[in-house]
Amino acid sequence: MIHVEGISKTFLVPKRKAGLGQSVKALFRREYNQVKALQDISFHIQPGEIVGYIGPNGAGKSTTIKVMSGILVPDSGRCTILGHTPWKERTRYVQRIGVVFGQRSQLWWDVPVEESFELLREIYKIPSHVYRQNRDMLIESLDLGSLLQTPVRSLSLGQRMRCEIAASLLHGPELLFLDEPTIGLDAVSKLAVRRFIQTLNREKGVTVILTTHDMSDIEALASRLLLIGKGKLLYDGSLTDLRSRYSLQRTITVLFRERMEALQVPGATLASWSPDRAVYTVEEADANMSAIITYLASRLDILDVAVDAQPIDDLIVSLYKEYQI
Ligand SMILES: Nc1ncnc2c1ncn2[C@@H]1O[C@H](COP(=O)(O)OP(=O)(O)OP(=O)(O)O)[C@@H](O)[C@H]1O
Repeated sequence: MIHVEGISKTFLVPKRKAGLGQSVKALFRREYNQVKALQDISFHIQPGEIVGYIGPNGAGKSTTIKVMSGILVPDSGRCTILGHTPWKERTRYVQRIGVVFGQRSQLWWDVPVEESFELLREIYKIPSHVYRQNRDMLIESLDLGSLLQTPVRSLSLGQRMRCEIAASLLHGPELLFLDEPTIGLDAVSKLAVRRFIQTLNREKGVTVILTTHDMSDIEALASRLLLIGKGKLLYDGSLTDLRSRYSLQRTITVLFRERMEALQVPGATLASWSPDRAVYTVEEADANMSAIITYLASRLDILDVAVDAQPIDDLIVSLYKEYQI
């Protein structure tokens, strides 16, 4: 569905020097810094995938999304999406994609949500029956009923984001680009947005490319990760592979009826002990967890036990460290 081959993009940013004299000089002879936003990026994405596109600030994520959605033209490289070159066949191409930039709105600020939707219907020339069907489905699944008459400027961030997502899907695209769709949302709104994306992917088969700094978005949604750093693609693989690469450590927390002396367990390291709670760490990925738990259960009167893998944020920090980005 998506073939990106050797895409590069460099921005020229005017150098600014201090002082009036330098500013006047700059009017006649501009000097530029080169920012290599994308350097030889290649990847392929199959229909029905949800791919998380991650990387630190300034890595090149939004630039890639802009190239893939046809807003920016790269300096070199090829990009074929749904059989189109995004920046060459924009009019036909945009009928087949949806784009949400979490930090920018595609809705009309002073106009009620419903009228924004109508304007989009005109722009995309959506046939009436398709529009009605998609609109009704989106209003129901994103719970927009009570927001339709409200001007966009009066919506909360979470309400606006739900409307933005609906707006990007009114024409029924096969491919959805989401650039930081959960930025600034509270826990309830985040969960609602994530659940909707999952359903859309599962039930309608919509392919989703998602950029985010919230690793729990990635954990909840993406089976595949693309990592970009300083404009270069550094990792393309599954979250499971990433876990097996870095997440060797697991933590076992046990609550039990009082026992004063600490219990050592073969295969695990005792990290902390109190008369009714112990924390063990297990280093090896292939450690025999059931043997460890059985050992604990045979010697302690257990009330509760929890096994936790390393948090995903720690994994990503390890990944950024490895690639020095
Ligand atoms: N229009 C532009 N003009 C000049 N430089 C730009 C422009 N757009 C992006 N850049 C530069 O290109 C680089 C990549 O920017 P981009 O917005 O793609 O990063 P990002 O990974 O989306 O970052 P963030 O996570 O902070 O949103 C940055 O150094 C940025 O300053």
